[in-house]
Amino acid sequence: MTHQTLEDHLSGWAGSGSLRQAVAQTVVSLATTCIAISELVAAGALAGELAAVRRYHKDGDSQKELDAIAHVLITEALRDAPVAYLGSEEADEAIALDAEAPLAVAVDPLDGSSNIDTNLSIGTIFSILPFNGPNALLQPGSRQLAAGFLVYGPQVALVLTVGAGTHAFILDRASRRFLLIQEQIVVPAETAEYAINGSNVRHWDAAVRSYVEDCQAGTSGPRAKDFNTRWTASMVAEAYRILVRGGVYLYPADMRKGYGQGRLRLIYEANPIAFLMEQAAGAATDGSQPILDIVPTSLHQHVPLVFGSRAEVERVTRYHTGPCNIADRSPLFGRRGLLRA
Ligand SMILES: O=P(O)(O)OC[C@H]1O[C@](O)(COP(=O)(O)O)[C@@H](O)[C@@H]1O
Ligand SMILES: [Mg+2]
Ligand SMILES: [Mg+2]
Repeated sequence: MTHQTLEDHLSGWAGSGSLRQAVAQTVVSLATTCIAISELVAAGALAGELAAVRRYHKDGDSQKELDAIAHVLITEALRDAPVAYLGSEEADEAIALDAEAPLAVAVDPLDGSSNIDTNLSIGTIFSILPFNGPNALLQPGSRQLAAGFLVYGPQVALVLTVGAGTHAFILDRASRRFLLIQEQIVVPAETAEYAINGSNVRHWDAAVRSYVEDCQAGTSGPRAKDFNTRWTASMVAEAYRILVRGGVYLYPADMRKGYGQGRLRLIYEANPIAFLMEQAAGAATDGSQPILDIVPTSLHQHVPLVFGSRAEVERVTRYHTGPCNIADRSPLFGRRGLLRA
């Protein structure tokens, strides 16, 4: 069976439209750069001290050596792409590139940085927006023209949407080409698998606590089914698993200092993942509204994030917004639901 290359896939979509061609060129440029990043990841310690801390961001998050290298590789690659503005997790301010170009790009050059030296999957996330002036990166996620992420795992995978479904590509290492392996991914609407960092339970609000308790109660609780839990501390790996077999990922706001809006960043983490999920029949919310509807106010703003199987995301939303989630609970559990309201 022959697989379509990323370039052929995008050129079929772009046709003769100049904006689409710019998007296609930018996606290919990002994907090609990510091959180089994947090679560094695969080399591990042989490539140097990739997990060494270089500095700390304003919010206290550390920047590792590989975070910085990935940022430089992507920035340099995009200088030759039709990109006017680049926002990156690893740069305090947006970087001005070609002022005449039609696109703005936001990236998380390396996601899951705590796993750099553990031989677990990490990745790169990107979002492409139309450039409409200096505030282009502050457009809501619903304006994205394309979004994607790469996973540097046993396979190097690229998941992409240009607004016509979500598709998966795998790097063929021999030809150095990304080949289409799945078109029009559909995330199962229902799931019995959730991902959350359970060590933070004492910091969560009542809605998140109740949701997780109800999953953990399994067949003897209001959900009447047993749940499985997963947490890799690498959002791209969780997102890929959810695209393959369903599930839900939660990084809620919590009471720790600096976590009042969760941990994930809206513009270059939540928005692209939300676009990919929506295009795959999944969903993404901050607990009360769709991620893609939020109008950003600053480049590095955080947002509570829940994404994955649509019915499960809607259920988590009801725990946050409903007067009580009686519909999801047996009468036995209804009283606790009312207390939560
Ligand atoms: O260490 P925690 O609090 O569980 O957070 C893990 C989460 O943070 C992230 O690592 C944030 O991304 P970065 O690695 O790009 O900072 C996610 O990939 C992951 O899901
Ligand atoms: Mg990240
Ligand atoms: Mg990062």
